[in-house]
Amino acid sequence: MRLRFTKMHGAGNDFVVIDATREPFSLTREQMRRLGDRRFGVGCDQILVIEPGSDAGADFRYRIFNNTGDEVEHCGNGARCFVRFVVDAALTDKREIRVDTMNRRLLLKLQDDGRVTVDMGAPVFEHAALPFDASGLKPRLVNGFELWPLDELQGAEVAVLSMGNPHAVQRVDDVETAPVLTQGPLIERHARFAKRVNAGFMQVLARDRIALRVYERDAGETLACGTGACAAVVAGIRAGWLDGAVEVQTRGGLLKIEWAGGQSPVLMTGPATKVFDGEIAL
Ligand SMILES: N[C@H](CCC[C@H](N)C(=O)O)C(=O)O
Repeated sequence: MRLRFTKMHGAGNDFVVIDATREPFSLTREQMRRLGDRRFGVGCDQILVIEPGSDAGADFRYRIFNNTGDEVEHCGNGARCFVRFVVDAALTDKREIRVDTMNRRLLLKLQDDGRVTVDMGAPVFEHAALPFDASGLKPRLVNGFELWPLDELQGAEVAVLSMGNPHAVQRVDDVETAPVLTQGPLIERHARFAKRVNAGFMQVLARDRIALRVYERDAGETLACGTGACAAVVAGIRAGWLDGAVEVQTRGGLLKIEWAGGQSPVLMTGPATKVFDGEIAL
């Protein structure tokens, strides 16, 4: 089959975007793996599929597949690229768009400067939401917030929370020397995370600035992770290390994350860039 797609990135986290608003999405897992392969296909971290909204409350539905073909719950950088795509493709004349993901309804706003602000919804700390098996573990409380020692990870302690997708975030002294590529996969596949997990490594630079690297579930280390940035800032605020508005320095660019605590939504603002349109035989 011939597939038309648009290649995009949000702070270097890159995507193949497919418009399935006119005909249903029908790629097989194998076709998605090939599409996502950086040598045998187009190459991307995630595949984003745009579908019509399922009810009057949502303008669109947007599905996210890691480049392994696994469908996942949320993608923050992808949400910004989704807005850029539907506006540029004239699929909507709105600039404030409601979109459904697998388990959240998001409100997205295209700013006049071209950046996109996403209401990412509230963080969820219940372990069942990740899921995370904490049995037999004793957390260390920092500012009343639980940090969990992960057994054999040389004393690494992680904050665990969901932004719709699961995250395990730890504070490190220096992201450049942090064991992202060695410890990241061990956390990603740790037995205590039955659905695996995105592993974040956060360096606190100031109360309003962090550096972040994320070893993503399935995709490995990406240049930026939007939900990972949200999870890291929420954990840093709960631990008392950060204030309510934080600039997140990722290897692919800057994201701004704001959270007022409690059940309030996490707001993420950042870039969304189209690289090229293409067509591929799959
Ligand atoms: N790898 C993630 C999905 C993509 C998240 C990331 N690209 C973002 O911007 O939030 C997961 O399996 O939960």
